Amino acid sequence: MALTGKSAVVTGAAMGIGKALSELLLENGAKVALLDVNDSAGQSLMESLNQQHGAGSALFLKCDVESEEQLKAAFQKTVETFGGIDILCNNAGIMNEGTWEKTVSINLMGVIRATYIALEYMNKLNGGKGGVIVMTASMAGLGPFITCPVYTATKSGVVGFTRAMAGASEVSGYGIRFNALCPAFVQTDLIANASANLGPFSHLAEVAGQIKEKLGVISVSEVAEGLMELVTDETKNGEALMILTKGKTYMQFPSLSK
Ligand SMILES: NC(=O)C1=CN([C@@H]2O[C@H](COP(=O)(O)OP(=O)(O)OC[C@H]3O[C@@H](n4cnc5c(N)ncnc54)[C@H](O)[C@@H]3O)[C@@H](O)[C@H]2O)C=CC1
Ligand SMILES: CCCCCC(=O)/C=C/[C@H]1[C@H](O)CC(=O)[C@@H]1CCCCCCC(=O)O
Repeated sequence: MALTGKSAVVTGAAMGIGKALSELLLENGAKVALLDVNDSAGQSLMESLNQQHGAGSALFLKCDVESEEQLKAAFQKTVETFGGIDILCNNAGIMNEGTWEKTVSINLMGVIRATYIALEYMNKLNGGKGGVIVMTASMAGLGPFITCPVYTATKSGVVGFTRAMAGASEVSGYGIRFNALCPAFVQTDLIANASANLGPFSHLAEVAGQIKEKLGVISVSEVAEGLMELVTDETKNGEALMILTKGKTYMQFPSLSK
């Protein structure tokens, strides 16, 4: 799938991994709607991206993935501006074991909310053109990150939702591929503040640091390269791509349906 002329929506786009995903999509010719709760970072990113890639190539929309109403308005504005949606990156996420309900609401419910709204525009059965939806899950979605049980639960849920939606789409004829990025630790603001957010597991902060030391820390651009592979390779559907310092691996899962 070539990206020239395609339209993408990225949630949590103002900083960190979402910013890198948005930059690489634009470099490859897509137009990008940047959805984020952070108004000032989102506005300034849009201005700088439009200077680099041409006026109107990036559109910032203030949007909280916890709000169905804000998501609906943002998707509608994207379609009005860019003429449709071909790619959705469900990237917004937090790690906070203290405010665990919010972690579930953003990381798992936010992904489901945005996906179902995107289907209204992308699903070929509704008159859409199809496309691809990629979630930023985590390696925590493949095996337990023992210092962050709720974060682990949300990311495991995202991997399961992605794989089940991929099968449902294939069997139903939605024309949409669903894949998940599963990076280990990535150098962003999120990991800098991590040990303050362990809630009832704050006594395990040192263990979290040890796991991080063992796995190493990758760059946001390595995650963005994984996204490009999952978006452009039309054979990829229902994949969970693990990204570590030592490279990328497609996960193998037991098959329940074939
Ligand atoms: N940093 C890491 O080590 C890893 C991060 N991830 C996942 O990558 C994703 C992005 O994380 P980072 O870039 O590290 O975080 P970050 O904190 O650097 O950026 C997250 C962005 O999401 C936005 N955001 C937060 N809540 C939101 C909401 N309710 N609605 C809309 N936007 C919201 C923030 O304003 C921010 O711009 C998350 O889903 C995270 O779980 C996965 C594996 C590793
Ligand atoms: C084994 C599982 C790897 C999980 C990678 C992952 O998803 C990382 C997530 C970060 C997240 O998005 C926000 C965070 O706070 C997580 C990192 C936690 C790092 C703790 C490091 C503590 C320390 O440096 O001392």
